[in-house]
Amino acid sequence: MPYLTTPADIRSLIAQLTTYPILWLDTEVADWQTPNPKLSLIQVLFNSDDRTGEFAYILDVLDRPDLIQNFVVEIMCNEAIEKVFHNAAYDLKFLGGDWAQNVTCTFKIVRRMSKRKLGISNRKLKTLAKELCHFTDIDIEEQTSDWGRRPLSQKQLHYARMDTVYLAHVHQYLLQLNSPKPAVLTPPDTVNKPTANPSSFSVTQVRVAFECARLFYLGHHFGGMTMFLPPGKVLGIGSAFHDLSNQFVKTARQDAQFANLFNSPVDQLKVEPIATQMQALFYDRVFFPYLQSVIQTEPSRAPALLQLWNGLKGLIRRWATLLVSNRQVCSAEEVIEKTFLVQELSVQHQFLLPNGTQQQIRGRFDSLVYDFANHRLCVVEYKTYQSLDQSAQLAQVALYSYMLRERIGVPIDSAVYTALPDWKELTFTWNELETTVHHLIPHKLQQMQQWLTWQQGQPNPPPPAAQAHLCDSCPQRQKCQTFFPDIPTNRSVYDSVSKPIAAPPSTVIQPPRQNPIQSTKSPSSVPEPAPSNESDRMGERLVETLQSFGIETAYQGAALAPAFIRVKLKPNPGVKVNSILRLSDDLRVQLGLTYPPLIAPQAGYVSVDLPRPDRQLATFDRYIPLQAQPATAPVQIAIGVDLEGQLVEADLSDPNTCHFLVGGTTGSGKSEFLRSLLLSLLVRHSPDYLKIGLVDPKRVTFPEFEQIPWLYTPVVKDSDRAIALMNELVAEMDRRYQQFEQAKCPDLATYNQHQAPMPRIVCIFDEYADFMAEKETRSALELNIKRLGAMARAAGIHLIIATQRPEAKVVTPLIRSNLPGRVALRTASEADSAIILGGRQIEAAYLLGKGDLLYQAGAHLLRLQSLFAPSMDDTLSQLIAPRSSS
Ligand SMILES: Nc1ncnc2c1ncn2[C@@H]1O[C@H](COP(=O)(O)OP(=O)(O)OP(=O)(O)O)[C@@H](O)[C@H]1O
Repeated sequence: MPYLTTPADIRSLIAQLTTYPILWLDTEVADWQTPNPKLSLIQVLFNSDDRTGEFAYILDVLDRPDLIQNFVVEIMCNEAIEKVFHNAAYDLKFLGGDWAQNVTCTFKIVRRMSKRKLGISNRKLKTLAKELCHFTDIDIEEQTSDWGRRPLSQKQLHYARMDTVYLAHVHQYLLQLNSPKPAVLTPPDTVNKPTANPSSFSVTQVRVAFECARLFYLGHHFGGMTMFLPPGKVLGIGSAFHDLSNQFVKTARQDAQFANLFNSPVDQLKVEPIATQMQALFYDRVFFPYLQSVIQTEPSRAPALLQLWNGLKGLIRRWATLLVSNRQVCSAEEVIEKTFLVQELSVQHQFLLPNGTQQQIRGRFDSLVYDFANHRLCVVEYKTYQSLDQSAQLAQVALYSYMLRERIGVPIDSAVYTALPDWKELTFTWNELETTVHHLIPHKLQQMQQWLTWQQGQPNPPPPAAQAHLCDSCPQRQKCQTFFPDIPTNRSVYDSVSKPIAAPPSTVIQPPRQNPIQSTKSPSSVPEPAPSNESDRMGERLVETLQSFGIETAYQGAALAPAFIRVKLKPNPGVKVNSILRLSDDLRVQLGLTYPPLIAPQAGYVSVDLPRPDRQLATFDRYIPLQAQPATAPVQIAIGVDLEGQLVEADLSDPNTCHFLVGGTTGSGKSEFLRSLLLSLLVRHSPDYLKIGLVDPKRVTFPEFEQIPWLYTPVVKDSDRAIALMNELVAEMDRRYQQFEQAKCPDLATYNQHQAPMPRIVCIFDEYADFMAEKETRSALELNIKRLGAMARAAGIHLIIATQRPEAKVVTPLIRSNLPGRVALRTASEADSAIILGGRQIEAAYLLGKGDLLYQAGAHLLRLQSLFAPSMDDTLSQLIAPRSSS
């Protein structure tokens, strides 16, 4: 419901409205009880199917005679446009009087008809809407509102727009009653005679239909709220996020101070300071005055608005990033204009349905921006809350992109920006969206048409929400339960809903249990509970989604890992595994996943890993007890917990896992992984038999370990000391080999059985890339890593090299070939994943972060959840205390 307040926006809308053949109109008047009433608002609707006011525009023309004049000239005097009012004589007093052409008055139409025959109690618009068109929840409170005061409340705006909605429906009803062929036309008495093939659906209706067919049905026939209310919803925000986001763009365009922020040379522009300054400017210019006015009129809304401010700051930071990037190719004066192309653009498209009929969709999206670096347009939707059903949200933005693309012929990405509970952006590229629209939307539109023809008492009603939890937040729950009482409440919600999904990149993830060559299971491992009904529901939904892409599979059960659910699917005979693998991006879009799910062929089935809504921690204490082991015990490091709830460890004496390369982007859980790995060594091996070297250039990964008695040398933080440490390790290796030779032992394990044990040395080298920038450091480190990698295992010296940026120039082939064990946490790109895991294994780019990892054990790739040690300090003090007191 756009509420237009600036002259430019109002004039631009008036120009757009001249292309419509019919408009439903209403006005609100200020000081109407005085001798000098003045026009306050003009409300306009151009889509008669709208039951919620989504397509209604409100033009604020208070004290703007120039704009009223413009409206009169362009619209009221335009004979080509039919203007429908309920009480035209009154509205025309303010809108052109006798100059107005082609005006229809519904009050006059009703006056010609008998009240008894119509079954109405009076001829007021709201009565007609209620008694003829079955609208409920009609607000009459605001009828006597003060329309001269500003700002207007959300309630007032809702009231104003709904009058045009009632008007359009009443008008359509009367037209059909008076039609010469009433039997063919369907009156909007939709409870008993539902409308089939409505002339147009809105994009929002399509989204609602994806979320819940019943809510779509109820909303279409009876009106009322169709937005699921997120739990913990902050009250008092209304459309403020949307309005303020639009206002930001307008202000940035008009106020030269915003453009001035981009005056510095391009290479000196920094996102953070620009974001901060834009936030401050917007706060002063718009947000603070708005807040002040709210505090004066509705103080109870202020806390909610302050919470919203955090979301707005996130949005402004996002815009700062885009503007700084675009500034590479635009001047400071142009960059804002060329980035924010359009606000509030209406689009429509005629879709061809599988049954050969057509269906029109109309909608209006919030903003269109241009990203010069990627040469891409992007449709942006502002939403106050994160959607409870992201796949439906995606269907909505995909539709906008698709319809606009049909109009202008270039690929268009989409983004949804939400303010609460925290700022969040979801972006989708055109490639990800295109298939969604092609495959799913026509099918869904056909279903929507069929659902609307259903009548009470008939079999096959519209199905309930695909995600059962949505019912808890449904705004029409009660009405739904009384209207669809025939459906047992415990029936599978997937019985007849075809919800779309998408699929993963090609991958070779092997069954997790098959290769214990290097991996051993801890006897203390804790099995996860059996898959729940929720897993089965997710599995069934996946099957249905694949079905909507024409891919038939059978659900064969699911396994629960701490972070994800592995759904097992058996492709039907004739269905190629590749056809499922190829749907990775579509599954991401349809299931609303942050990343495409990992899909892999397994022995006898295809596995699809979906993130668990109730993700679990794999806490360190639960899997590894404090238990000292003898000097000769194998030295194992904890890698993570597998699908069967068992701890997978790697034996450092094994040639395949004696040295490790670990990669993971920020937030992947790399630091926690290294810390729990280290702790798994300390809890089992005394400092007499184990020494630890730590390299921590960022000084944030190992602060708790600075004083531990296991340290081979103090924690290393700079490149000179790192080179020195590696030199020392090489020298130690050489020394050990000499000792082995004298003792005639081939390796440390044999040596320790016969001689006073030598400790194993494990060197954990974090942020290795930080040292690779300088050529000399790089050569020195590389050379030593090569020597240690090739020979140190037998000498009981092991390297664990970790990096956030596993780029080819950092992790050179020389290093890779000497570090056989690989762990990839979530990587920043597919290329980074391939560098860590080797070959074409790009899957780590789609992991969930926070310790979700891929462990390459020989030829097998295991997906594990790394251990999390929240009470690291306690564990360390327990380990150290007995030693220091003894
Ligand atoms: N195994 C895990 N289980 C649960 N949460 C985890 C796990 N590992 C990490 N996390 C959480 O993920 C977040 C990022 O973890 P961590 O700091 O280890 O990431 P990182 O890859 O080192 O990134 P950065 O370099 O930004 O610190 C933290 O909030 C951490 O608590």
